[in-house]
Amino acid sequence: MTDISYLGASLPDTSDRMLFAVPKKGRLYDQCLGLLANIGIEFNRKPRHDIALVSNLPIALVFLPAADIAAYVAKGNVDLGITGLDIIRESQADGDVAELMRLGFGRCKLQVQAPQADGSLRSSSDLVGKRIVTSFINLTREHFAKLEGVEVEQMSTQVRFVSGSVEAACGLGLADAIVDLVESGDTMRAAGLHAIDTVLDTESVLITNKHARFPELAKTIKQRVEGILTARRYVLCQYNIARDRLETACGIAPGRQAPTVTPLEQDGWVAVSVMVEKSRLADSMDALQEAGATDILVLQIANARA
Ligand SMILES: Nc1ncnc2c1ncn2[C@@H]1O[C@H](COP(=O)(O)OP(=O)(O)OP(=O)(O)O)[C@@H](O)[C@H]1O
Ligand SMILES: O=P(O)(O)OC[C@H]1O[C@H](OP(=O)(O)OP(=O)(O)O)[C@H](O)[C@@H]1O
Repeated sequence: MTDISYLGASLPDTSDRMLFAVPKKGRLYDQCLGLLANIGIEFNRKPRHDIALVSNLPIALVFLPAADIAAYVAKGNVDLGITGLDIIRESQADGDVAELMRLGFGRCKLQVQAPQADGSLRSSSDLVGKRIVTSFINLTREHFAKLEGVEVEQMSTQVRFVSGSVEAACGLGLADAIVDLVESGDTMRAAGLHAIDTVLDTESVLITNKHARFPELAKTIKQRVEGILTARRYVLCQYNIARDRLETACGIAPGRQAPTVTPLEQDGWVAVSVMVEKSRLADSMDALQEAGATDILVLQIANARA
């Protein structure tokens, strides 16, 4: 039986519920809450409570620091969770955790950053034997041990942990370089640092324990999330075209499975409805117009299932 009594004095009974861990604050918080709303998870979280019962599914949400979620899932204390790939790798939880799906938000890079002013530091190899400061101590050690071609215990590069404001470490004389998360690069530029290597490309991930309870419910959640991610990736494109040009048009925008084609009242013409990836939309519309399509309309998709 999972002991979650540390989460609140008057805990609700969660024994018949799947425990789903989500970040309680930070970079992933807003996107996670948006996703939960989009997949129809309804809950009422009381102030200062880190556990909330979902009213329309047998789920209890557990709000935890993103950095701890992979470990909780790995140990089976919670069944399902959302956290960063960087945290999963750093927690060395890969063996016990199954990645259900990448979620496409919280995208950033774990990078080796060195002072711009020090022209001698141009790659990770230039840092062998030097001092590195990071919050990602395991990933950093693995990175430099691999580079040195030795086991972590034998490597000469010194890796020291700090829990935050990692970018300050070089300026304060604690480190020759750092390893930290970078998205826009603004934080590192402001600290006079620049990227010399990337350790990991990361994004948020839906994870489950490999032996988790409620596998059917986890599958339902996964399907719902897939629907939302598909809807975010695609738009619905509708156009009219002469039937003898239909083949060319379908070649331009073949859709996920196949376009839906409906005859128009006008002889020899059809209406086509097709899902198009947003990233290719402008090019597809240009090409469809060139191929003779008219009345090309683009509609947002709120949700999608296979
Ligand atoms: N700049 C960023 N851009 C995109 N995603 C990020 C960024 N920084 C962090 N993340 C992602 O969000 C996760 C949580 O980071 P965040 O800084 O929000 O942690 P936190 O739980 O608020 O902890 P703390 O505030 O103590 O650092 C990271 O592990 C990473 O996956
Ligand atoms: O490349 P950027 O867009 O500037 O983002 C990078 C910053 O974001 C993260 O920290 P965050 O702001 O979440 O705060 P933290 O330092 O408290 O973890 C990370 O640790 C960097 O400091």
